[in-house]
Amino acid sequence: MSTAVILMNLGTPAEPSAPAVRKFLRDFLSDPRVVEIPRLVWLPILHGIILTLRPRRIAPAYAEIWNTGLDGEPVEGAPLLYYTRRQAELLQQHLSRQGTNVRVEYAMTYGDPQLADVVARLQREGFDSFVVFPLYPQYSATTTGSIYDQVARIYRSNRNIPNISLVHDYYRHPLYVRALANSVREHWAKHGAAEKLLLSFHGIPRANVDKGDPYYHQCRQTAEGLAAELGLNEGQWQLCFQSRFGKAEWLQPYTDKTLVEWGKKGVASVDVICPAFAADCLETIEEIAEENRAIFIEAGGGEYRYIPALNLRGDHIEALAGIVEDKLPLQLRLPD
Ligand SMILES: C=CC1=C(C)c2cc3[nH]c(cc4nc(cc5[nH]c(cc1n2)c(C)c5CCC(=O)O)C(CCC(=O)O)=C4C)c(C)c3C=C
Ligand SMILES: [Fe+2]
Ligand SMILES: [Fe+2]
Repeated sequence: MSTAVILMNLGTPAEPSAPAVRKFLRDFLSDPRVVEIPRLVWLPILHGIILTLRPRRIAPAYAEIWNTGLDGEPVEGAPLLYYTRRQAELLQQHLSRQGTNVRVEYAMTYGDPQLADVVARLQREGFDSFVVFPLYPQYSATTTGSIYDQVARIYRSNRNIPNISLVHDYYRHPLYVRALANSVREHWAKHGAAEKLLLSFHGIPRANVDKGDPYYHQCRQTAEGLAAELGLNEGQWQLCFQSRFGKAEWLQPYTDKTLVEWGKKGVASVDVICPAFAADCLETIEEIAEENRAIFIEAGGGEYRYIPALNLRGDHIEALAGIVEDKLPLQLRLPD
């Protein structure tokens, strides 16, 4: 049996132009897993308003992060794609070094490279067993669920269905929580610990959770696990949700509103970490490290420091390797 691991993340526009952003948003926001509003109501709004206005507004934000990660760090093209590709390369090296005979590749839910194309290419090369690994520590139907849909489509279009296993979530995996904790401790060692640690997760509509999406519960578990690992007491940290989209209520408390409240109260310093993002991207570099910094300071807050995503950290790659190992066919697993 030849096994390949496919790391997956959301996807990003092919270039920082309005037409490329429009194409990306069209694919992404047409997915009924992402926006659950009935198609008859949603598609006219999407094609009439959102795909007309949003690409022009968002393309300049993409242009700012293109070829540039956090603090001007050079990356090739879109940070999300760059980090995912490098994560796959580093995970390949890590697994090969420890003698685990697998190929590591990557794919994106929206845009290129597409999961179906990567699987078809690997099947032509003789791979017959796959571990699909969504880089979303917390399961949500809006993210991980879409990847499961794509795997189901691969099943439907194949006579000789490959052996595919999927990572469902890893929100409380000890190696993941430890890597987060290490990144916070290293940040504290460099800059000192701020008065508050804000744990900002990407939001989803509140109604999704009311209908049974376990995302909120898993975010809480990650946040509590990290706070416990860091020895923080209740007043020292706060769980929040960012990137609200549209008019409906999303998970609360909202990150931006919390920062305004803290600014008004005169909080002297805040560290912000985004544990739901395996890689820095538009939502962390532009929204959290820049926009929300301005929001906090304008409201009267003091120092604001963003703690980078786990990106290419060695302990992150080790965590990914540990999570993959549990999904490998038995004959490929290392003895305990
Ligand atoms: C419209 C609803 C959205 C839901 C639900 C949603 C869930 C969700 N998203 C991520 C991670 C990422 N989101 C990214 C970009 C992004 N997300 C939305 C909307 C929803 N996300 C939009 C419209 C966009 C595009 C940017 C914009 O127009 O504001 C990204 C990629 C960023 C990049 O660098 O390209 C990621 C990653 C999670 C984890 C999540 C639910 C748990
Ligand atoms: Fe999103
Ligand atoms: Fe955003």
